[in-house]
This record gives sequence, C-alpha cells and structure tokens, in this order.
Amino acid sequence: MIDRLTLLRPDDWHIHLRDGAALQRTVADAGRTFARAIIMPNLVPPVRNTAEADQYRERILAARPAQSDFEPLMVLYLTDKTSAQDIKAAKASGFVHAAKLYPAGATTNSDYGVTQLEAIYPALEAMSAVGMPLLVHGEVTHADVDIFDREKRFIDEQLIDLVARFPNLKVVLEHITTADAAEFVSSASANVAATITAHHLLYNRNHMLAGGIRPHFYCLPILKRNTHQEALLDAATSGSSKFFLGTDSAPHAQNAKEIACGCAGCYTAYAAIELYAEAFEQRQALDKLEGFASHFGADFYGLPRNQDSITLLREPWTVPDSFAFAEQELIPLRAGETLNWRVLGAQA
Ligand SMILES: NC(=O)N[C@@H](CC(=O)O)C(=O)O
Ligand SMILES: [Zn+2]
Ligand SMILES: [Zn+2]
Repeated sequence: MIDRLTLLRPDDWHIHLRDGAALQRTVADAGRTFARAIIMPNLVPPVRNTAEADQYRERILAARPAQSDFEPLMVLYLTDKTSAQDIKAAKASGFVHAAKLYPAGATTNSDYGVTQLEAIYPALEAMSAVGMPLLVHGEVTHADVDIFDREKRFIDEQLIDLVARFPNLKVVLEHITTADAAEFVSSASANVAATITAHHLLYNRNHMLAGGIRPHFYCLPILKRNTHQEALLDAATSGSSKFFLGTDSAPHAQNAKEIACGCAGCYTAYAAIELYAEAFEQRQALDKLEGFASHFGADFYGLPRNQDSITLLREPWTVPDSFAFAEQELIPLRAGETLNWRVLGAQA
C-alpha cells in the first residue's frame, strides 16, 4: 500500500473564489496546495472585461495569506456583447488566460450569459487567432429538457457544431459529468479537453438522493448515475492528457444550501487534492494523479509546469463541521467525516 506520494505542485483549472470577505477563506484554501488556479468570473455583476478582471485579480492577491505565491489566472465572462477587441485586450493583459461560456440561465449567476452562440462568433474567432481557450459550462437550458440530459443535449446540439466551426479554438468542456462527455472529448481533436471535479469522481446521484436529500451534494451539472461516475473515473485515470483537474469548488453559505430552494455548488477546495487522491486510489491509479493534477492542464493552456512539489501522506483526519465564511458558515463537502490523505505541512 502506498502511504506517501510526492507530486509536482498541482494547479486547479476551475475554481470559484467569490468576492469580498469570502476571499479570506477561499484564497487561503486554494493556495494551500495549488500554485495557480483558473478563477471563474461568475460574480454579480460578472467579470466581463480586462479592467474588471484586473480589479478582481487585485482583490484576490490582497487576500492571500502572508508568504503565499498563489497565482490567480483570470477569465472573462462571455456575454452577447463581448467583442473581438475585448478578447485582444484580454490577451494583451497577460493575466487573462481564458473566456467562459455560460449559456444564459444554465447555472449560478449565469443571467448575463450568452443567449445565442452566433452572438459570440467574432469573439471566438479572435480567441482562436490568439490561442485563448474557451471554457464551457456545457448544459442546455430549455425548461423542457430533463436536468439529467442537459449535458449530453448541449454536446449534441451545440458543441459538436461549435468545435467543427472553430477547429483551431482550444475548448475545455468544464466539470464533465457523463460518459457521453468523456467519449466526446476523447474522440475530439487535441484542441478539446475537459476538467473533472473530485466530487463527480467520488459520488453519483444516489449519494445525493437515496435515504434522504443531501443539499451539499447538489451542484451543476448535477451528479449522474453510477455508470457515468465510472466513466469519469476511467477518463481521469486513463493517463490521457485531455482530462485534467478542475475542482469546481463553489462555496455557498450554509443558509443558501440548507433551504427549500438551495444553491448549486460543492465546497472542496479545503481538501481538494486529498479528495482526488481518494478517488484515484479507488482505481489503484495513484500513479496517474500527477499527470492529471500537475501536468496536463498547464500543457493545454501553454503555461510552464510548476517546479516545486507537495507530499501527500496517508494520515486520517476529521474534516471540520463548518468554516467561517464572510459573516456566515460554510459547510464543506464531507463535513465531520474522515479523509485518509493529508498534505504534509498544509492544514485545513
Ligand atoms: N457548479 C456549481 O454547482 N455552481 C457554480 C457554477 C458552475 O460552475 O456551474 C457556482 O458558481 O456556484
Ligand atoms: Zn459550471
Ligand atoms: Zn464552476
């Protein structure tokens, strides 16, 4: 049995840090083990241009604990109005690394999102030209499409066409949740990749719905049946460079989760790499964790790999019941339960 695992320092290619007082918690957690993270722009209002990304980046940098060299990689939120010029300016900034497509209404704070893909063709053309990846929340939003089918329908009805229309555009299908998505990405060109969360590797919809409804497992895209979970485990542990780590750690205060109409999002950043290690270990694939966590994302984004390392130890510990989160409480995924892995020198 492996009890100690040293990895090149990992990065998180999809995280929500939120803003204001929340940053104190989220930035410390992200920077605990990750050198860099792709910062999702779905604030209210969203991060739509380079000036807004610059200001948000400064707030994140200011929230870093002393000695932290955590580097936020900023992302623009695409709207129907995003222009080719917006993309060129973002690329020129050096700190904006991607732009995110939220179909309007698909998820938390997506009201400003794109209503018709045609509206962003000029922006996508510019992204393709400057080599800026398009990050996609891949779900259709029509009320009549079953929530468990929304990812597959997005792939079939929109993504296949989009990828064919912009063959040189780098595309990351974010937080994939289905065998269909894993298959689509595997068979697409080298310009198409995907992030996979720890919670979609560790859980399926039974964990959320069988024996009681558990709001802290509710996220979007929603957890699917276990055959999809197995397909995601296959993809993540395959050694394919098309699949890499993106936690989609998405905090919402306890009172916004434990309520009649609760928000979507799981908080995993406090122990992200530990949760991934648990998932990979279930497949006896700890040897595949470093590529997934520390190599493939940087390679896809055209950024250098990190140079330092972290060490995971098999050392069971109990997750706190909650964390302070601005003026409120934040319930982490696995609150009060045991995690088997711990990062040497990093405390939750
Ligand atoms: N994943 C989620 O369930 N929620 C995310 C939004 C997103 O990534 O879709 C959030 O911002 O809360
Ligand atoms: Zn999303
Ligand atoms: Zn997200």
